[in-house]
Amino acid sequence: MALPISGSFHQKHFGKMISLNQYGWDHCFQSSQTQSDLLIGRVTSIQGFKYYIITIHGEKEAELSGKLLYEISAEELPKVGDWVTMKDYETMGYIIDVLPRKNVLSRKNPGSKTERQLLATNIDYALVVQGLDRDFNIMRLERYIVQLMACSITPIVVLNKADLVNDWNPFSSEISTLQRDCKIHFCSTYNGIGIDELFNSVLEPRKTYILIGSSGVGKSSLLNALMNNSLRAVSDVSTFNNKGKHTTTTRDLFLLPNDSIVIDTPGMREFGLTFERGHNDDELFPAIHQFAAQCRFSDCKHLHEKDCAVIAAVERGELEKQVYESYLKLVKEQRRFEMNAEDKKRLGKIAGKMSREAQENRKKYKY
Ligand SMILES: Nc1nc2c(ncn2[C@@H]2O[C@H](COP(=O)(O)OP(=O)(O)OP(=O)(O)O)[C@@H](O)[C@H]2O)c(=O)[nH]1
Ligand SMILES: [Zn+2]
Repeated sequence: MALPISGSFHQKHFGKMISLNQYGWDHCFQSSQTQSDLLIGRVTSIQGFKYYIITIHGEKEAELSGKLLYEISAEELPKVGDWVTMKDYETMGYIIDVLPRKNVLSRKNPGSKTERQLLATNIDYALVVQGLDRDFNIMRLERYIVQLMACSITPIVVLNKADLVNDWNPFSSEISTLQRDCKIHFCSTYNGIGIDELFNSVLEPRKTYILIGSSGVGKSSLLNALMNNSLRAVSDVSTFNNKGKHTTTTRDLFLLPNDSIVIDTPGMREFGLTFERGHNDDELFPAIHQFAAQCRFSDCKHLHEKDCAVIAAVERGELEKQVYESYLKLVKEQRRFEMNAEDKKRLGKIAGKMSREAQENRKKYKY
């Protein structure tokens, strides 16, 4: 596991004022700043009830204020990447509010049909990591890309373990069939190929990146390689928080030496799609979109409608069957999530109405 900010910060910046810009603060969050006695900071780590927040005065430990604890939903609670306001007392800080989010990265909560799980917030780019060993899987890659785009996050494909194959071209060709306009970057943390380029030419300062991918693809190795020498200098505190206590970190936000901000996530076995509004299918599936305009019906689902230009393109061999099938599968999955969530809401409303009526009747008839 690489070093969380909670460890590196105190070593590097003790006593100095920290610039929040360095941690991705930008004017779009500014308008929501209200009381001047509150401290603004970004959540770098959450461990149980404790929140670690980077502020201009350094890293603070905080808990939720009563208002947050009792009045807001699980999704609204602070997540790694959130900007929050807090009151800072000598022994402990209290988070007062979560500032409006630029975006959230969600996935379907594994084990639930209707719930989203928010992984992190306020993210510019995602480094979608796959290993060039048996892990490489084009369908899984597309699933990540679709969900990221639906969450308004720009995907960058990172193909790690490039030392294991001699010819990278087949991987690039396969990805190009998805016709997605996203960067592909080959690297190896094993022999260092592509790491400097990733660090110097791909990762921009003050932008927030999230590392995602299955377990074992090399996310932690990659983060370690990017943290480079500064990590080694303070590695002895890597698993200890600022009070020297051992912590088990599950998800964290890191500042790289080039001032890019990286959020690490544990390897994900499932990355189920949710239904995020604001994007239509066409935007999320450009390979389908280029033919869809010629379909006979403007609301064509490209399943078995008459004169469907998408199906015709598959038959002519102009659209890869695999890309078409992946599209159908992913759209179906998103719709299923949406329908289940709406059903649940409807049932919840009916149950609420029934219980209100029962209460009124009890009052009225005094039973
Ligand atoms: N050959 C090769 N092996 C690598 C490379 N990068 C990482 N590995 C190996 O892959 C294994 C998994 O690496 P990790 O960095 O722990 O993977 P991870 O994605 O962080 O895994 P989780 O923490 O489970 O999410 C380790 O044994 C690494 O040594 C690489 O570029 N080439
Ligand atoms: Zn069609």
